[in-house]
Amino acid sequence: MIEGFTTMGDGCSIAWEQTGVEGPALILSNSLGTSMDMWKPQMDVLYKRFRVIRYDTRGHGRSDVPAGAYGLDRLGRDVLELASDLEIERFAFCGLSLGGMIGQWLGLRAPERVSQLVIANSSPFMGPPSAWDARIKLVLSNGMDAIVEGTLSRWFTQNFIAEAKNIEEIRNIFIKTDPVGYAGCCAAIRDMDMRSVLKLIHVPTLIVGGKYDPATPPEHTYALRDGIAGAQCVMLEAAHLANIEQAENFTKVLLEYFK
Ligand SMILES: O=C(O)CCC(=O)CC(=O)O
Repeated sequence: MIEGFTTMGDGCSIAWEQTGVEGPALILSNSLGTSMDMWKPQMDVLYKRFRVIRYDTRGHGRSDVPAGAYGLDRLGRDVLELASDLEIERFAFCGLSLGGMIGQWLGLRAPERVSQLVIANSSPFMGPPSAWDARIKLVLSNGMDAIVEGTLSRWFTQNFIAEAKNIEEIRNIFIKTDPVGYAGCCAAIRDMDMRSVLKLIHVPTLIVGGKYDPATPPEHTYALRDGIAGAQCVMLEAAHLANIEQAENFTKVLLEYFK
């Protein structure tokens, strides 16, 4: 495993880790309020098949936290600049929720760089903008603690919360996220609307949804499936963080798709 930081064109430092240097490149992109650590359940399997690069989206983990609103365009360019810095011309990409929105941007804006896309628990539009403004205001004034319980109840089903051993670890990742970085990414989601341009994505794509996901519910999954020509779709028995709640099945789905 090697890890490092890459400075983006605007000066923002992005933290990354590369595991399993043989094989085709696969970039993993985290959801809002998590970090590259969210992919832990997949790593043991994926690194045997791929050169896996996971990174902390700006504002998260060990990446820099620029002040102000971020945009999907900047978040997408972070992936391209990171890949170029690691001398990766073409890569497979898997992103969950916000990561999946970045995946949509890559499919639209940089199809020549992306061999296959997996868009998990995501959405082409997560309105209304006023809800994001309220969330930004709350987190900037009261911190991550103010929203952690509500967030966990969207991320996982009650059964999973009652039984899982890694809830505290995940809660800690969320609590440690800088509210400024969280708010910056909330603004990127607030301002994103890919509904009318999904049809312009021609990269081979798999959409993964969570049957019990209240954040990006099945109808959002189906909107992505129906909007992206030829997209395949799998629905898992999970809430929002399906790669954690249904870790084994999620990994299996990835391996099957990337075969
Ligand atoms: O998880 C994301 O990347 C964005 C969607 C979201 O806000 C999930 C949540 O409800 O916390």
